[in-house]
Amino acid sequence: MEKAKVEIDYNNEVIRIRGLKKSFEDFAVLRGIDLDLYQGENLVVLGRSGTGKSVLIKLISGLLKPDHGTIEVLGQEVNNISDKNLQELRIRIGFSFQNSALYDSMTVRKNLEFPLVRNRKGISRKEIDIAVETVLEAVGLSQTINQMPSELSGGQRKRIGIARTLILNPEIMLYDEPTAGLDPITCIEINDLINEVQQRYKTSSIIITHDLTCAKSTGDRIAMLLDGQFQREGTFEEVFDTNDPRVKPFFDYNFIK
Ligand SMILES: Nc1ncnc2c1ncn2[C@@H]1O[C@H](COP(=O)(O)OP(=O)(O)OP(=O)(O)O)[C@@H](O)[C@H]1O
Repeated sequence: MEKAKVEIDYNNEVIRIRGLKKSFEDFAVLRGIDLDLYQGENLVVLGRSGTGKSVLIKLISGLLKPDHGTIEVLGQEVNNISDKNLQELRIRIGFSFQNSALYDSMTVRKNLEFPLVRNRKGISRKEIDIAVETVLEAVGLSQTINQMPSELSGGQRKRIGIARTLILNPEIMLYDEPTAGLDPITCIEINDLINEVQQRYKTSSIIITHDLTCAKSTGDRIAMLLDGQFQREGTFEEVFDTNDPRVKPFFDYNFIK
């Protein structure tokens, strides 16, 4: 499906990273990163295995501390706030991880209720039911409400994982390799869903992927992590309009040139 036009507010940075450095022992993974995510934007982060994409997500969510630099998320410096404020900030971020990690012993309904009951004290039964039904409809899986995760396909589990994140109405979505391990048709469905989420929930998202079809169909902007820094950034066409030997094989492999 062609990506519909979205409104991006380039005056409003929901994530603002400056001079970010992170090393493990003597291995410098991130070597001075600047990055902005604008309100309403889908930003794709590309990079080879081990370039530090997951480390970047952990730094943004405050799970790791940087050696140097600042990370502002929704106007707050994640390394300079109380644990309570960090916890509240994290609720405003939706994480979609590679293994959707649904609770196998709970139905789809119970899986979706779980974050609501935990994070929205005092929510009524009726509000929970409406929220579950709305989010299931948004991911196109209303019919699975009473099923167990084991009865779902990989693509459906991925969708329910995304629904479980959306149920808290996050302002930012962080997708870590959303199409990994899925067949090409399901990949297209997940790409379309990422775009639908952007439209419907007005989220700003970082999408970490190796999958250039995913990058091309979801990304309003692409940032490529090379040697610990974002060295190429722009539209898909701009990023890949190069003979740089660190970049070209990425494209050639994905599109069989
Ligand atoms: N807690 C840690 N302790 C030591 N080294 C770490 C730690 N976390 C990550 N690293 C190292 O940092 C580097 C970047 O890891 P990261 O998981 O961010 O890569 P990635 O770009 O997400 O790779 P992939 O695409 O394979 O998931 C790797 O060399 C990894 O071994």
